[in-house]
Amino acid sequence: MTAPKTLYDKIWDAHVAHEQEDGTCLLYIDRHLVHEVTSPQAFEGLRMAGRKVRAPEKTIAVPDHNVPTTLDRVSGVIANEESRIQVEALDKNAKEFGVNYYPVSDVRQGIVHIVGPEQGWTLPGMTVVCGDSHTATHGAFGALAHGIGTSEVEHVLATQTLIQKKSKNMKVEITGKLRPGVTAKDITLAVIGETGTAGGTGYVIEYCGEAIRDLSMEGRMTVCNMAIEGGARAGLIAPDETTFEYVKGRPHAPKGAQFEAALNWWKTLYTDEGAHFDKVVTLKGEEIEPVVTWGTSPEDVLPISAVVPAPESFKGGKVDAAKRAIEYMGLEVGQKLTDIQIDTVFIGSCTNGRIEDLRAAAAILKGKKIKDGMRAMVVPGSGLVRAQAEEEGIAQIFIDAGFEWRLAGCSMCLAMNPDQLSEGERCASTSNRNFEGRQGYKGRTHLVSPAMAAAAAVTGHLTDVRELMTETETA
Ligand SMILES: CC(C)[C@H](C(=O)O)[C@@H](O)C(=O)O
Ligand code: SF4
Repeated sequence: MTAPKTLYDKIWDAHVAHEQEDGTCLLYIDRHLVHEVTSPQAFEGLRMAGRKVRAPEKTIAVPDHNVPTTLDRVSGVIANEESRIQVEALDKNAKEFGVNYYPVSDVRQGIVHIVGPEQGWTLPGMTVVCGDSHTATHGAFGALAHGIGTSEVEHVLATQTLIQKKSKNMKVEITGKLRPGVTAKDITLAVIGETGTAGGTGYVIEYCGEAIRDLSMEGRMTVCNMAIEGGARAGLIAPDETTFEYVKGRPHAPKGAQFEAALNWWKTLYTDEGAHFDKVVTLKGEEIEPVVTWGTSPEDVLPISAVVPAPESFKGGKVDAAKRAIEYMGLEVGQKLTDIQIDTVFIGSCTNGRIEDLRAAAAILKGKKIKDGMRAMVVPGSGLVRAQAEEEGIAQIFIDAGFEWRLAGCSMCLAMNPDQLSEGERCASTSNRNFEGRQGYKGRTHLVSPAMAAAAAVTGHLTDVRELMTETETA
């Protein structure tokens, strides 16, 4: 009898084309996603060497990081010269090398990690890579998905393989049920609060437990998206009926008999009873509260009911980091998190730019107005998410509340395009990184769920979303 395997072991074993004695492997890659920031040199490398893209039909390119999100967008309004050059280079490279491409003029354009699943490129059991750390998102399908560097992008383009060593197995279990007002974003932030940003280093995480099973595909993508912020190589969730249901009928998913054949394999993609995990972390779903980050690292997470912590409450080297974070964020020790005033709200990104995220925020905003002087924007994760939200009347709820309704892109998740914080501005953001200057020079970021972002937009300060929910919603 073969030894019990984890889900990660199974996908890994199915893709190893060659293994060296030291454990270095050549891994076959099923899907290669490409965006404008990390691909120009890679394509240039191929061109110089006179090489082709090995599997253009498995390569999917879309501009997202640098594109402006205002309605007047044309390459001329791209913020800086470097950004414009990157988007134009992707246009040219995608055409020249014949890869699948969604230019800004295509309604399917959007953030690469939203477009891949939406179009059915991401499927269970696959290996998925992209020159982008948040490739972990695709792990929600039970795919082994992770970021790669620019030189690796060139390698994958040329050979459809990647040189890799296997990571260790880690299990993150969320038991029981979530309470009302608590979302996938709160789970994933709470996990990083528990493990720290280095807790997953050297591991691939499998998320499991009742609270994970209960999540929709979109919620699962939010959870896996931030695996990388916890230091892990990748995060994944075993596929189940929720997954198969989501995948079925997507433009690039298998059809008919091929779908049935694929389904037979997908159903074997779970961790065997008794398989070994090198590290296990367990959280109780009922104990997770709506959370926010107070500092400049995704691990600086606290329940919304907490206060700004004293630096001395941290251990070792983290005392100085906490002091610096409190100073950078302009906070006072002991200040209630709900007393922190917000001037900007950003709803979007590959963490929380999908239709369910927009619905969750709109449910809070319906019939309300954002606080006077607040700058609030919604940036749908793809043109299709935008169209769907317009059809459902959600876009109108945002507009009536006072939000700007934008076109798809990474936008204010990172300051690579015109959507940026000014010095000292403070943003409640549904994105995944709160590093110094991440959303603009000297801008300040508090990471939250879409519902919590909407609540802050209404009240003007960090707010427990449950206070804005009706009694039936919190029952
Ligand atoms: C620009 C890109 C390489 C980067 C990443 O790898 O994650 C970006 O997407 C980010 O979120 O910081
Ligand atoms: S939305 Fe943000 S985190 Fe996601 S790929 Fe774009 S920049 Fe990176």
